[in-house]
Amino acid sequence: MKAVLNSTAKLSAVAALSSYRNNTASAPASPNPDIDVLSPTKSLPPSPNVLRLRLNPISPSEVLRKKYPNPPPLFLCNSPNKDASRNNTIHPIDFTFRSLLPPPASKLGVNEAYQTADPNNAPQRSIDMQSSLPRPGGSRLPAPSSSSGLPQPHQQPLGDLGESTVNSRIGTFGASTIGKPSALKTPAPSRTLAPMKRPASTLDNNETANDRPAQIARSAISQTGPTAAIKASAVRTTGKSAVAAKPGASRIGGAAKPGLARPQTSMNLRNRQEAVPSPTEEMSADEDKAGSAPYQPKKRSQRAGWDIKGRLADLEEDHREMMDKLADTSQQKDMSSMKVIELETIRATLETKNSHLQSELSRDQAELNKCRMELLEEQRLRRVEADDARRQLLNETDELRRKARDDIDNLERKSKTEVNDLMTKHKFELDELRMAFDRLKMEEAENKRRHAEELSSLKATAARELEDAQQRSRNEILELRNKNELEMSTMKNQYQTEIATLRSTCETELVRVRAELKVETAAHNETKDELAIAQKMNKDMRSTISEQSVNSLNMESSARALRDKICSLESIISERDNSIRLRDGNVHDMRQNLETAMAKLRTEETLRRKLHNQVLELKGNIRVFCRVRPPLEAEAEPAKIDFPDQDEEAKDIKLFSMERSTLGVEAVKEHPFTFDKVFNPASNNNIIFEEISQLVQSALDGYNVCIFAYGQTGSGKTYTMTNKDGMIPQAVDQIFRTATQLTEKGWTYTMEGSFVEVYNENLNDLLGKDTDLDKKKIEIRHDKGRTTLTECTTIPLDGPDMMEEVMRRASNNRMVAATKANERSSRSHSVFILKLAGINSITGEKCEGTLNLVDLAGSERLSHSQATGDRLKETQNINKSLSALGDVISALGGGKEVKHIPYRNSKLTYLLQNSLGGNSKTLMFVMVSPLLAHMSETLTSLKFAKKVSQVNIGTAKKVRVDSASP
Ligand SMILES: Nc1ncnc2c1ncn2[C@@H]1O[C@H](COP(=O)(O)OP(=O)(O)OP(=O)(O)O)[C@@H](O)[C@H]1O
Repeated sequence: MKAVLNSTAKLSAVAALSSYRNNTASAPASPNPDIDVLSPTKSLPPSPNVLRLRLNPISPSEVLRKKYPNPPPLFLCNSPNKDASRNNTIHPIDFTFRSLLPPPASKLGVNEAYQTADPNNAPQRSIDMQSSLPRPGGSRLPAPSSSSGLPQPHQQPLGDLGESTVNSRIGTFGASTIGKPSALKTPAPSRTLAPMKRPASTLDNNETANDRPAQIARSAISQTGPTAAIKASAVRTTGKSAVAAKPGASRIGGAAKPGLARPQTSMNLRNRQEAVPSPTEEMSADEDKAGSAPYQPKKRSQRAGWDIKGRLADLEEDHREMMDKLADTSQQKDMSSMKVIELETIRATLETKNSHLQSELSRDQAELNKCRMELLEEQRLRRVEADDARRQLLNETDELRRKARDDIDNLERKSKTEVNDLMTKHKFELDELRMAFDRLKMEEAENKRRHAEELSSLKATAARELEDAQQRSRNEILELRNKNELEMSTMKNQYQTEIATLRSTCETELVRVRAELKVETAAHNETKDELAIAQKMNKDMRSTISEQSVNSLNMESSARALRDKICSLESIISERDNSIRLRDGNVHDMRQNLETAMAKLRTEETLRRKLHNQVLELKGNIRVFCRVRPPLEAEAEPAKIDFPDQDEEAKDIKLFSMERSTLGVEAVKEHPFTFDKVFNPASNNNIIFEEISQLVQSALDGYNVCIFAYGQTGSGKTYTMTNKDGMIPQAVDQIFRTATQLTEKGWTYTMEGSFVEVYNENLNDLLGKDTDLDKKKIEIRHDKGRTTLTECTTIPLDGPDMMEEVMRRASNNRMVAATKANERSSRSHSVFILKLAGINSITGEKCEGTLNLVDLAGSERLSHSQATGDRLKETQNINKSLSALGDVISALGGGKEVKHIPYRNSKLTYLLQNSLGGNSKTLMFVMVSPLLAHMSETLTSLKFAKKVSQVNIGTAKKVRVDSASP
């Protein structure tokens, strides 16, 4: 903006101000037509400290022409029409003065001059607002001293003051230094620089003398402008002396650093400032050019008092010089005004920018708030989502866990079925093969026998036939010969008789015939013919005989044929022999197949062991079964016990007790528990053994197995463990059965059993002599995973019958012990230890397992006050060993972090050291009495069992056998 006010206008403004101060109720009439005194607008509430003036424009063309041969386009920052501004049209300017306090006299200064740059107002006049220095002669000419009110750029460095100073200057030009410049300040500087920007006059009066750095800063501001003030502030901040603020450094266009001289907050603003040519720099150049040295009147020789003319001439000369100087000053002032206007333009631009920035800032803040709200909403949604997801995850985890459990059970069932099927199949196949083999053997023998028989019968038949044929032919020949001979003899005889007869007849007749010989000679001749015929007949007979001979020959040939037949039969027999040999080969192949099948069976047995172990591992190496015994006939009120899932998994049990609240109200309380298996009172020992048979099998497979029965006295521990169909007899029975079956697969097992009692932390041999009870000191030794007991009877078990002997001996000894201490069986732990060692003669595998079946002492807690003497000792020892057992199990569940397992805390845990923990499979029966009277003890037992079931013992390992080469 380039606005130059003529002196009249300024006077009018001053008059308006004073008038306004006197009468704030209404806008005073303007004393000058160029100035409109405006009433406070609606938006600005009436205030004695707010005055709005409208200064009519005055063309600065002359001034501009002087200063700028090519004047830049002028803008009025508050022009309503920017296009008009661009056309060099100057519009009225509104000034708003926020403070109407009169300027201090020192600031108004003597000779506060308001000069117009308007050449139309020439001759230029200086306006003495309030006072002027007395000059020699009493005239009130402006004093040519350094204290003159003439603008002294060096004392008010524009560039360094920034726009606030520009406002002050406008005040100087327009309405004196009326009011504080704060209202006209450019956009607020940064907070750190705010104190530096504050003019000295606005500083608090109540600052103490101790605020030395603040004072230094203030003085720096008043003396040198903000640059020094910044430095002074820096001094204040660092506690250094204000001496560091060198006034010289704050000169206009001097060493003042733009960064410090222009305390802008926005980068844009700074850039804008840098883009606009720095007016202060121009100013500095102008000032340098103008030579702003203060006016000094020429030194002349003192004129005599009477030399009025001379003095007048001096005065006029002085006056001229001063006027010249004044003209220069005025010129400088015009230039300064132009700079001021430029600065005002910049300020207005910056203000606009600032307002834009403010609005942007508020928009951004609103957006930020919106974002924040959105963020909060998003966070809330995310939280809700996360909660949902967590819930879903938990549900899924539960579902998965349930599924995994189901899968494990299914797998277990499946593998059990598979194993059984496999076993059955293999057994069946084996039986079939064996039967096939036997059949083949029998067939082979039968064939051989049949062939031999056939052969012999054929031979005999052939021989017989041959003999018969020969005989027949011989007989025939003989017959024929005899017949022939007979016929021949008969015929001979006949012929001889006939001949004799004939001869006699002939002789008689010879005589007669001789007579008749002649007659008869003829007849004789006839007879001769007849003889010839007979001879012929004889000949025929002979031919018949020869025919018979031929027949005989034929017979011989048939005998030969028979012989051939015999030969062919013999060849058939040899063929059959070959086929038998072939079959023998087949039998051999089948035998080999059988061997392969057996080997496969053995491999599958190993696999089955592995699978079996995996299944048990999946079930957990420590498992807890709960068994509720049925109430006995004589027993009173039963407790309410529910078995919610007996038809499905049979894992849950729910007990109901009456509990009295603190208010004395009785209510039924549910106590739900979940175990690996829950057996209701209807389950018998066989059903229960089915569930543990796999564990028993593990002992055969080379694992250490420990089965406990835990519960209060009378809950059914002994019944479960040592009854005739209890776990111990059934386990031993199964072991023998399985061991026998495994012999086919090359396994041979040796078994030996011990039975000990832990009573009052002492071990007693239940298979030893009853007289040694409580006398022998049995020591426990652990060596490379094997436990041995010194001086303890170990019985080799050759068959299940031996077990009866073992059980009988043990129960005898317990009975003897029971006579020593009442109810001792309930107050001691009995441990049956079955050691199994197996070796496979085919594969060379070896394994060693131990099966420990433990009937624990009654778990009921006897009140110490009731127990005394031996009973107290018993109770203490039972409590000690049971709690030691709990400690060992929970330490085992602690994983690798737990370095020490307190096995040695009781004899029981020390005895079972190798059968508890990572190398073993443990099963605990928690036995439950169904009686209401035992409810409290039952709950205690179930809680203990629950803790045990929550323990996760690591994977069991096979007992390492040094010489094993699996
Ligand atoms: N499942 C069952 N079916 C039938 N009767 C049972 C059953 N369980 C236990 N009993 C009977 O309950 C009574 C107590 O059982 P048992 O002696 O086995 O208890 P216990 O817990 O071993 O007691 P203790 O700690 O005194 O040895 C016995 O008479 C037993 O025959």
